[in-house]
Amino acid sequence: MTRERLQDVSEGELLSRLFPIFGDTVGPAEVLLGPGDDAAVLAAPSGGVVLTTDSMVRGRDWRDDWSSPTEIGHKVVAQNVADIAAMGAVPTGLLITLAADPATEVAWVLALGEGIARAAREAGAPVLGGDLSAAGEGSIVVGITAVGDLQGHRAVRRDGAEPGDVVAVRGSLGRSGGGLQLLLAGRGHTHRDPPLGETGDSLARAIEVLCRVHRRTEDVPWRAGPEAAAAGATAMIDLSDGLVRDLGRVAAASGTRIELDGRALAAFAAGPLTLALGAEEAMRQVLSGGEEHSLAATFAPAAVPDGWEVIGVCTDGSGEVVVDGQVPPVTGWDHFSG
Ligand SMILES: Nc1ncnc2c1ncn2[C@@H]1O[C@H](COP(=O)(O)OP(=O)(O)OP(=O)(O)O)[C@@H](O)[C@H]1O
Ligand SMILES: Cc1ncc(C[n+]2csc(CCOP(=O)(O)O)c2C)c(N)n1
Ligand SMILES: [Mg+2]
Repeated sequence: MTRERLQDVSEGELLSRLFPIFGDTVGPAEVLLGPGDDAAVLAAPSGGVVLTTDSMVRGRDWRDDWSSPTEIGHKVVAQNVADIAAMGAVPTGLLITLAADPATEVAWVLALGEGIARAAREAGAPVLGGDLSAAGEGSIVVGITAVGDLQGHRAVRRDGAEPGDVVAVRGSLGRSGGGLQLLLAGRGHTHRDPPLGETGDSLARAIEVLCRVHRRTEDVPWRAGPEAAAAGATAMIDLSDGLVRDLGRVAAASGTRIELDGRALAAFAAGPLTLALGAEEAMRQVLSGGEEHSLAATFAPAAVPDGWEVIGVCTDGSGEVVVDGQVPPVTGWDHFSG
């Protein structure tokens, strides 16, 4: 059987097959006009619109031998929604850009659409439209632009942390980075491996969980962003490039020092991460693993909402992040310098 390729179908044909996939993401009354016209029309209930964009590139941000198109679609939406949540906003819409080699299988693109639609439904963010373009041989770039609404809250920026605030995390740390390490080491669980289900020992299950988190990004605490804003968070960020690097951005923007508590962080390294990678590498991933997309925020000590784990405090300083008083020997992710 010869597989249908993008070069075998017209743009219009591909779109007519993608729209039904996104159709049931368009529910909210705020969508005045969805995909199909020159642009979508979204009501802006609170008057402030939050906008972000983030893309994934084949071979750089995913590998086809590790990740399925559905997982990639889920992950690229999750990354964007985490940025909306990190401002204290709720996601209200998504625009999708796809630039792909014409030899790409149509089935691959539709499966990507399924993953996008799944994450869109989870986040309550309708797919409003997008753009298609051809790319060079072997190239695929998937870009998402996400729109969010502050629902009357002020935006929670990176520069509002004050000495005396506590630093708290909502969600996991190091799991995605741990999964990447396992995949790079050839010990990972890929989309081609059968799911373990109830079978498998605890090590195999730990490896499966970490790799699945890396491949599709799971459990992004989307709703916790607006909750933190309502609770008076003074600064917030989503963790994309590693805890220490991203908190360094908060510390630098706010003009504070962030002092993290190694014991509190060790609790995040326990469980699957330590089982799969050993205690030392598990802690390294907690401090520097990328693509976790959990939220980190600063609060007045009495204002930390339920579900957030306090991991440190802000003190007088100018952008340093220390763990138990020491500058940790880790960096984080950088697209260009590694
Ligand atoms: N090409 C660009 N042109 C203009 N502004 C950009 C460009 N790339 C990034 N920015 C802006 O720089 C800031 C940091 O971008 P970045 O992509 O690192 O976002 P982030 O939230 O730090 O990371 P992530 O998207 O991984 O959560 C954002 O405000 C973003 O809009
Ligand atoms: C094949 C492959 N190699 C490496 C990585 C790791 N990686 C890519 S982007 C990123 C940080 C966040 O980026 P952004 O700031 O754009 O959200 C990380 C840790 C991967 N996912 N796939
Ligand atoms: Mg971010």
